[in-house]
Amino acid sequence: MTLRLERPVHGVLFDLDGTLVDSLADIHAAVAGTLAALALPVPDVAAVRGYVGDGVRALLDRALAGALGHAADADLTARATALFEPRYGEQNGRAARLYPGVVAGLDRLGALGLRLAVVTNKPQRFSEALLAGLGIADRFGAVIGGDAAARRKPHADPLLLACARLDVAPADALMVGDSAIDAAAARAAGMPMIAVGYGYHHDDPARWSACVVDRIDAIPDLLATPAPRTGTA
Ligand SMILES: O=C(O)COP(=O)(O)O
Ligand SMILES: [Mg+2]
Repeated sequence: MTLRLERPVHGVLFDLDGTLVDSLADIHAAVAGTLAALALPVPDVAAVRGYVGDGVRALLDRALAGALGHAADADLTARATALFEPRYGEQNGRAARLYPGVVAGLDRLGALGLRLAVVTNKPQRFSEALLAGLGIADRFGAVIGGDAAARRKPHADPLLLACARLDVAPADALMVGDSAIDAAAARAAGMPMIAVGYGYHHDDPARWSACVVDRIDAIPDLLATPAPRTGTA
């Protein structure tokens, strides 16, 4: 996999759901509980996997549309949001697990002196609680949730905010994520992107990222390897 770096990397920004943490079972449980409370058909895990990535509002819009066969009105969306929040607060972290290689990868990146952040569309309080519960909150110099910046991914705002908190120039940072939303945000922020081959993306990550890894602990070696020289010596 090729990673063309024009400058040394000083900061690494990680997406959360589908990249560091397999959180789908908890998200599914909260969505299922929400739809059941509304007396609507409950989606299976595969359906909810396709709804994740654009934050809670989009998650519920998609789940309601899936159950109704058409878009929900504002009143139903508001009721679903009010039902979802406490359910996810309770469920968050119960079944969630770090993907293999995450702790080793974060350790090695930290040992290289890189500053690390999480940039996620999951709301701030749920993100902080999840990272704390998994015992990795202290690895990150910044956690930027989906409600922390003016606009969420795919906009550049949360990535730029993370860089400001880490005191790293965006051009010296790198985004790691599992979706085309992360890739678009990285592009908008002017930074390179590494995709993970697992996660909740809906297509082949090679379509939107030039570099795909199977584990987070493969990343330190990519950063240490100088890009191949082109042209004649
Ligand atoms: O909660 C979401 O919608 C997705 O979260 P992510 O940005 O960490 O993938
Ligand atoms: Mg993700």
